[in-house]
Amino acid sequence: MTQVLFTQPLTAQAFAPFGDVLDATGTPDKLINQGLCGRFHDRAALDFAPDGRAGISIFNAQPRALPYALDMVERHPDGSQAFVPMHQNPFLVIVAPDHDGTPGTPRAFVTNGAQAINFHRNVWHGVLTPLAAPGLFAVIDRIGPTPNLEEHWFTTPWEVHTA
Ligand SMILES: NC(=O)N[C@@H](O)C(=O)O
Ligand code: NI
Repeated sequence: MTQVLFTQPLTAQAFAPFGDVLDATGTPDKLINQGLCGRFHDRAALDFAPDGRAGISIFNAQPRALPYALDMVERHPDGSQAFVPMHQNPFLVIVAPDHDGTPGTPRAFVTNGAQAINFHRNVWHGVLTPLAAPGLFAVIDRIGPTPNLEEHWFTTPWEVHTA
């Protein structure tokens, strides 16, 4: 028995309750480098808690395919987590609202190939899920003394389909 979810295109508005969408659309906040570079300045709410620090890691993840079996979401109580693709392939982003410590109905987004994301602290999300190779991402998240990981395994997995 599974439950079905359908993907939707990632937009900053739809993702706002869960985190930030980073992209170079619209007018840059600043033109720098003699006008040759647009800076889309300070576009994510980074948060590494009092006992942590920012870290940049490189993830090399196996690509998945749709329909995708979503059996778990996780969250990081002590910090935010950003996924910055090192390629231009769309990737799958899954989030879910929290209901008293348990995730509600997940939402599945597909990026447009030119977007990065930043999950806010303690937001339920699927693990990094590329949809094509190479699954290379820079990940900016908290480095600290605590595990900073809570997982929730669904008793009935979700099946994520292209809309
Ligand atoms: N565990 C880890 O470093 N990554 C996960 O948090 C993830 O969201 O992919
Ligand atoms: Ni995570």
